[in-house]
Amino acid sequence: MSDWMDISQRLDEKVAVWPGDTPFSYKRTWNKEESGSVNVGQIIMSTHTGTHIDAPFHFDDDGKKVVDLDVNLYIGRSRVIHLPNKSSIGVKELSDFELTGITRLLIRTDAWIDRRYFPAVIPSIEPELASYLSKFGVRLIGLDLPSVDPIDSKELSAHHELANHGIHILEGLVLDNIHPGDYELAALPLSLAEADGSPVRAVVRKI
Ligand SMILES: Nc1ccccc1C(=O)C[C@H](N)C(=O)O
Ligand SMILES: [Zn+2]
Ligand SMILES: [Zn+2]
Repeated sequence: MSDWMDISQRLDEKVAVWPGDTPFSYKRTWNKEESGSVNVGQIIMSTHTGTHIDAPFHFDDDGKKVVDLDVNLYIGRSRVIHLPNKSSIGVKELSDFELTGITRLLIRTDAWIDRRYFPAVIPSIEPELASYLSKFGVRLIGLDLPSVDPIDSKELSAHHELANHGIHILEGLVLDNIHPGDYELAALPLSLAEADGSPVRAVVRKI
């Protein structure tokens, strides 16, 4: 059986965060000398840092929080498709792909070229894609981008339309070395009771 491959961004102080959002920090609050036994750390970060999932509460005050999300969404069979050089991704861009029976769809755009910097412009998901994908049974969409909507969007139409069609969102994947095809995916959020999003360690294994 093939090995699991890490498709997550590394979390350190260099990780690119949403403009104006909390920078990532890890700091040791106790060292072994101070505690007498152990090193203990503290992390401070935005819930939308690096590779992460959005809970509906991120864009809907009445939406589900992270702890309420079904873990089954984030583990299981997924399909990776490659869509480079697109300014937006809609029904037209996906029309050549067979999606029947696909629950989890990961889209490799290659559009976030230098992950050290937050991108100014990204290809966005067209809101109309949500109903198209839901007809095939898609429940999770993942992208190698920090958002499914344009960076300057305030309406977040794609976020809302995906949620309205029962499709959950995984953002900030690293798919540079992942060829199109079918994989097992694991990208579990933490059991954060109040949160609007959660970092995940995302991994895939070729089926
Ligand atoms: N962190 C932010 C701070 C301010 C405004 C938006 C964001 C976002 O994270 C939006 C993005 N669509 C996201 O879900 O990751
Ligand atoms: Zn997010
Ligand atoms: Zn988002």
